[in-house]
Amino acid sequence: MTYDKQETKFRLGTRRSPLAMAQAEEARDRLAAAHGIEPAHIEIVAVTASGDRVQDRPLAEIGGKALWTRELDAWLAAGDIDFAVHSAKDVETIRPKEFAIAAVLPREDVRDVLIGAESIHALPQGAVVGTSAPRRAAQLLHARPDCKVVTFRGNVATRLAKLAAGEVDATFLASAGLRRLGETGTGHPLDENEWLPAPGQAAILIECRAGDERTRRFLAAIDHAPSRAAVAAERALLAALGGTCHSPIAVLTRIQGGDILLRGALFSPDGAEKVEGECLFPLGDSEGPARLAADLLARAVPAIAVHFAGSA
Ligand SMILES: NCc1[nH]cc(CCC(=O)O)c1CC(=O)O
Repeated sequence: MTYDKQETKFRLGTRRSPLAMAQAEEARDRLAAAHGIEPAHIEIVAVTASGDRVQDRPLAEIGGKALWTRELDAWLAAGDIDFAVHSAKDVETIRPKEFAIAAVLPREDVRDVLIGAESIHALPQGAVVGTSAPRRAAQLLHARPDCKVVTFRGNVATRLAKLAAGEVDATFLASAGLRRLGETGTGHPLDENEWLPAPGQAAILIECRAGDERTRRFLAAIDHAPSRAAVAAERALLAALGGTCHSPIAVLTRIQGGDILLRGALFSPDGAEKVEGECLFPLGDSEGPARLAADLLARAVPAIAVHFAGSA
């Protein structure tokens, strides 16, 4: 052991939503098990993030993914917490240099779940579907141009309540979020080969200060290498594309032995245009995602390319 089991406490920072709390507890329990310490040794410190305060407008309009991490970033930089536990999907591609991704937990089910219909094709003609994710909106309209997309935010429980109240005919949630909240029976999972997930979906990412060797060693014990490789590839693809939370991008990663198969699809926001491609490269080849990005951008029509700064 590289730290004093009895004396040293770690402070874990998280958002306060029920899903974020469930993820924080999972990280804490994995750390306690890996190090043979009491869970109480890791103190959970919860914050209401800016992204949770504004519920009536799409995240892309009010400041993007940074609103999920702003408060925790400040606490981490100031040393008020030792590490922060995030949904990988919610963490900006470009992060402050003083932070490092110290661990990625074993990835959950990457699929989206459709709630309100059995499949995309089973949605009634002209169905009203609630989502604020550009990827879900564009992917839906690509398959079903007759549907109407309306802005839909809030945590998992809020969205389910809005659906139950009849505000929309259907909505999407990540299977991973539902499972982590113990809601396994809700909705219909969509085949991940036909309906691609978001970069980082279903993965939990833990950041600490890059120079904090003690915490880095502590967190390394629960790092899951295949999940880390997949998340790194997806984040690298997004970075090479110059994508933001405005960019309709979907991605699916498979680790096959020593190789990564990375599939990506870019859309125009109205779903009319789509470009898709894949790239197979050895684990550790950091150029693979950039090759796929270049291929996609080379084939993207302007209505797609305009949403990706990497095209410049
Ligand atoms: N943008 C919100 C968000 N961030 C992570 C998840 C779910 C869990 C995950 O994908 O890891 C969700 C909710 C959703 O998309 O249903």
